[in-house]
Amino acid sequence: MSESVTSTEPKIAVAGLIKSYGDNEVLKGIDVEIAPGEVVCVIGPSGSGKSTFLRCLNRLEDITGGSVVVDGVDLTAKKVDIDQVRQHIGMVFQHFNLFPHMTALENVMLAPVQTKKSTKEEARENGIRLLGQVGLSDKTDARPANLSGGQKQRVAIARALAMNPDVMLFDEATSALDPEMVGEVLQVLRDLAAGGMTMVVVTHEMGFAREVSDRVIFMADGYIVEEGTPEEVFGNPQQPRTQEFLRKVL
Ligand SMILES: Nc1ncnc2c1ncn2[C@@H]1O[C@H](COP(=O)(O)OP(=O)(O)OP(=O)(O)O)[C@@H](O)[C@H]1O
Repeated sequence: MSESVTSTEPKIAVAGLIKSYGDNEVLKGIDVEIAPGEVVCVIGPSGSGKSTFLRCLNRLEDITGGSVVVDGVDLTAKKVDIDQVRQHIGMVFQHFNLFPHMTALENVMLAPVQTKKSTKEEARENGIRLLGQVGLSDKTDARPANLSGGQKQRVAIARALAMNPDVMLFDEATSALDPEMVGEVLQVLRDLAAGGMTMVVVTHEMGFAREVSDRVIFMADGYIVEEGTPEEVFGNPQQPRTQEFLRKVL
């Protein structure tokens, strides 16, 4: 569990968030505040809106109603420079989407160089450091085809970290991995959490959510049904929907 939940100003403040696809209201009014350094795991049944919620946090989805404020910037405001905001919010998906023709290091260097955040030399130095941080010092020159799923996902995490984000969003980052590779990726997330990164993690890994979260959010049918510490949500769930879900997955 992270130990750096100190400031009272929320890093992320979500109020009355609604997201619809046509007539299908997928998020039906989400209110949540996330503190700097807080690690929040979002759990819930398939189709409950977890990924959609996460994607609204960096406006990969247009927001139908309500507001999402990150570091005091309202992402729904007309004049917001969303590319600028996204530079502070790293996202890691289930599928890694690495460029196949580039080495691991080149994949990690790309965004900082393209956005002129770093010179090529700075990006290279930082990329080597980050690949070391995720345990891939010996794979800097490997292309994705020569990496395992877990290694590819760790490159994807290093790539997100290369923009020096202060929030990281993980959307089922281990769901596409063979079971023996899940642990190595979760360890990278554990290390980030321990380092004080603000993290929102959509996951089906209940053991991980229980161990690493400051707070667990249980979503169903587009609502936050229940939230609390891992001890509260896993140890003593109050809502029948939560109890039913946990009975099935634990
Ligand atoms: N681009 C889209 N267009 C239309 N409907 C969508 C779109 N993305 C998601 N949905 C719908 O929104 C609902 C919530 O999907 P979402 O992926 O957020 O759920 P989830 O809780 O993350 O599920 P899972 O655990 O299976 O990934 C689903 O009914 C889905 O069909």
